[in-house]
Amino acid sequence: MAVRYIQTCRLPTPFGVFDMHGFEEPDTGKEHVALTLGDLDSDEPMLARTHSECLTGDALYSMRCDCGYQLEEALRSIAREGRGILMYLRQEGRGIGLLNKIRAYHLQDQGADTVEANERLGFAADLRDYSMCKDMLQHLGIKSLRLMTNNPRKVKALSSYGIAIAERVPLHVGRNPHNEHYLDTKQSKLGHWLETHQDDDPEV
Ligand SMILES: Nc1nc2c(ncn2[C@@H]2O[C@H](COP(=O)(O)OP(=O)(O)OP(=O)(O)O)[C@@H](O)[C@H]2O)c(=O)[nH]1
Ligand SMILES: [Zn+2]
Repeated sequence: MAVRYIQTCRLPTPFGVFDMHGFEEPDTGKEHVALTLGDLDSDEPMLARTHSECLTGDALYSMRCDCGYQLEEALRSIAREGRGILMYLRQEGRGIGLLNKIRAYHLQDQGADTVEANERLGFAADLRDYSMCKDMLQHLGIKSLRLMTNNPRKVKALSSYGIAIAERVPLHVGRNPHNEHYLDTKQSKLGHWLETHQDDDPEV
């Protein structure tokens, strides 16, 4: 989905003072943001995270998933490096929206896994589209990424838009008794790279 740039402001966080850039999808009115830190002009590949909205994990401390932990670790890593970008994409519940995610969680409470729950509700396992990232990066003049993700579909999707991914950086945090089954299903059904040893990662 195409987006247009709206405005930039400072965003002080416990990790560092970021710049927050706002973008809008003219067709849907959906709002996305990019947080950046450090020099955007250098052509050196930039540490980056594309993070899909998860209200429960990112803001409400849910332990059902790994989202909140990954968000915090990504911001921490960018701050540690002094340079990077986090694109926060408003595609809650892998694109099905918050209320459908609650419906999916209800089915999971009764034994379905994360993929089966989506399918029972009539959705594909993952409805996300990352095409807005291309416009956001182009607007900010960022050419090449060191992408923090365990998700092969993300890497493929971004590459297919012509975004250069110089490196895939694993982001393994937040495993706990409440999300163990969810993470195992991500690995077995969605193909996430969640093994401890990533050295022989064939895709990147
Ligand atoms: N439908 C559905 N969505 C979920 C569930 N658990 C988490 N999500 C959503 O999954 C998305 C997770 O996105 P990301 O943080 O980008 O993570 P990812 O695609 O798994 O890949 P990584 O980059 O490896 O973290 C968010 O939009 C969450 O709201 C679930 O059980 N069902
Ligand atoms: Zn989550």
